[in-house]
Amino acid sequence: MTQNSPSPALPAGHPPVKAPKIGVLLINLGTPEATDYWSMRRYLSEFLSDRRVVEVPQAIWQPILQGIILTFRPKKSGHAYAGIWNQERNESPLKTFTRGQADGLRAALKGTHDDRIIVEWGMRYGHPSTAKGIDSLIEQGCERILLFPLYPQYSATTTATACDHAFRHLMTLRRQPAIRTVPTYHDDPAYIEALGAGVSRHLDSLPWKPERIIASFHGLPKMYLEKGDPYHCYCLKTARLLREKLGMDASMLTHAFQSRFGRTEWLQPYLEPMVKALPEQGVKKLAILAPAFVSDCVETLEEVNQGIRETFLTAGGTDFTYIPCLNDHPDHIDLLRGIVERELAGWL
Ligand SMILES: C=CC1=C(C)c2cc3[nH]c(cc4nc(cc5[nH]c(cc1n2)c(C)c5CCC(=O)O)C(CCC(=O)O)=C4C)c(C)c3C=C
Ligand SMILES: [Fe+2]
Ligand SMILES: [Fe+2]
Repeated sequence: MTQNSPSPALPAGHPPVKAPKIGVLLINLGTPEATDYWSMRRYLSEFLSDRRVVEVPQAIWQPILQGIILTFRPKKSGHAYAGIWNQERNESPLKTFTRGQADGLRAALKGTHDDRIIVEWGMRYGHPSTAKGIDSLIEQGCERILLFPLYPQYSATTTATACDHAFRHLMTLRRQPAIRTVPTYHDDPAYIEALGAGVSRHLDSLPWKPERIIASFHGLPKMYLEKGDPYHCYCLKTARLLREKLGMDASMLTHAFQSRFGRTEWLQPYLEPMVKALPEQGVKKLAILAPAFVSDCVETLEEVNQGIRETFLTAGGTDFTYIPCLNDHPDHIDLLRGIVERELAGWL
C-alpha cells in the first residue's frame, strides 16, 4: 500500500496508511528570532532554564535568572547578535547554516536513496522547534527517525538535552516512531578529515602563515567534567587528531575553551588570557578555529572573529584569522551523509 492509495482492505474511518519512510532530524541549539530585548529575553530564558545547562537548583536559580541576568544580558547579547545578523534573511547565521545543512543533506541522500529518507531540522530552544520537525517527519510517513544533534563532542548540556527534548515530545504520541540517536563523532576520521581540509584550505588562501593555531572549544563549568561529562576528553581528542592530521605538534596547534558564563571555574585553559599573552611570547600571527561548532554563530563570529581578534591585535599581534566552521561546505554535507548512512545501517 502506498501513500494516498485508498485500500479496499481498510475499514471506513481507518486512518490512511502511508509508505514507510525513514526520517532524519538535524537538531541544533537554537537562536533568538530577533535582537530586541524581548526576543533575546525569551530565548535566553528558555536556554538558561534548562537544567542540563545550568545545574543550580531552580528555587535558587530562577530568581537570579529572571531578576538579574535577564534584566541585563538580553541587551548585551542582542548587541552581539546584531553585529553578525544575516540581514538578507533577517535571521541569525546559526539558523541559515542549519537550514543549509538540511537542504544539502536532503539533496545528497536523494541521489542514492530516492525519496526513502526525509530530512528535517529543528532547534532545542526556539524555532523551528524539535517537536515540529518530528511531527513533519511523521506526517510524511516516517516510521523510523534518526535524531542527529549537531554537536561533534557529546555533552549532557547539548547532545543529551537535545535528545531529552525530542523524547519529551515523543511521550505525547500514541503512535511513536522507532528512534535512533547519533553518537558522539569527535574522533570520526571523516570529521577530522573535514576539519583538516577546512584548516588547510583557509590557510592556503592567506598571504601569511600563522605562528600558532588554536582550536577553541565552547567551555563548560569544570564541575560538569568532575561529575562525569565526557565533553572535555572528547575536545582534547579532537584537537590531538586534528594535530596529527595536519602534521603539527602541540606548540603549533593548541586548544582552549571560550564562552565562559558566570563566576564559577570553567574548563581551562581560557581562550582570552591565552590570546592576550601570545604577542609577548613572540606569537604575532594567529589563526583560530572552533571545532565544537558545526555552524558559525554568535560565539564564533562575534566572540572570536570580532572580540578575540581585537584582544590579540590590541595586545601586539599583527595578523589574525578566523577559520570558518564546516557550515554548508560540501565536505560537511558529505560528512553528514556518511554519518547518517552508517547510523541507519539495518534500516536501509
Ligand atoms: C551555563 C551556560 C552555558 C553552557 C553550559 C553552554 C554550553 C554549550 N553551548 C554550546 C553551543 C552554543 N552556545 C551558544 C550560545 C550561548 N551559550 C550560552 C551559555 C552556555 N552554553 C549562552 C548564554 C549563549 C547565548 C549567547 C550569549 O548570550 O552569550 C551558541 C550560539 C547560538 C547562536 O544563536 O548563535 C551555541 C552554538 C556548546 C557546544 C556547549 C557545550 C558543549
Ligand atoms: Fe553555549
Ligand atoms: Fe578529560
